[in-house]
Amino acid sequence: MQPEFWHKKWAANQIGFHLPQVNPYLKRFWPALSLEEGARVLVPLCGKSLDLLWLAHQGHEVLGVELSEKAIEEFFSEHGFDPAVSEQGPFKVYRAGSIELWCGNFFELTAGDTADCSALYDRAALIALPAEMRERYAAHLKRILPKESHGLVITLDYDQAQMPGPPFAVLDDEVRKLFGDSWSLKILEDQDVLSESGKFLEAGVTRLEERVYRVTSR
Ligand SMILES: C[S@@+](CC[C@H](N)C(=O)[O-])C[C@H]1O[C@@H](n2cnc3c(N)ncnc32)[C@H](O)[C@@H]1O
Repeated sequence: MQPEFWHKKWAANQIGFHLPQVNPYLKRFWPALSLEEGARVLVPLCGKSLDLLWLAHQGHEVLGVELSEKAIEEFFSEHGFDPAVSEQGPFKVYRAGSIELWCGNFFELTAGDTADCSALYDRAALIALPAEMRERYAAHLKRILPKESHGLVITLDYDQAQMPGPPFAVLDDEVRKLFGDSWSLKILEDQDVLSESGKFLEAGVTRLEERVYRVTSR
């Protein structure tokens, strides 16, 4: 999945992954992470998700990273913000209130950039990437996210032979292989979501589970 793939999706407004409401799992499970007031949350591959706004409303500093400038500009304009724009290394940084969206490639984030993050929210980031990129993604995340960070990672599990991604199937075994060496993982929810997933039903997918992990970096 090269940057061009995503730029084309945004240009054509083919953003079926974008939810018109805050993710229900986020609302349900985030409070139990018991994060400190003001904790900075890293949101990789953030799109223009409403979850960013929700996290800010909970009192967090939010650091979203997104390739698409269109996504970032739409996020701020759709919520009536007039962000200040600056530069940080290869990133163009948009900031309004407690939300910073860094426009650029997640893989270019450094541990210094995320040194004051203590939380992670991954919805449709890991599962947006093909297998070999998921390995790079996990390795990079483990490198840059400070120890004792807490967060949520949401995955999809289905038979990849029945439909090509994205979103890709990321099975529990793979999550444990990718992160289990240095993060603790706990499944908070494992839900059959096939009946409400039109795209998957149309493709002939016969089983679809959404899983929510609580993660802690060690
Ligand atoms: C499936 S979408 C999910 C967006 C968001 N997390 C949500 O829940 O709506 C994946 C997003 O990641 C962005 N993206 C893909 N590769 C990226 C990369 N290497 N660095 C930063 N953003 C990336 C894409 O432009 C796209 O907006």
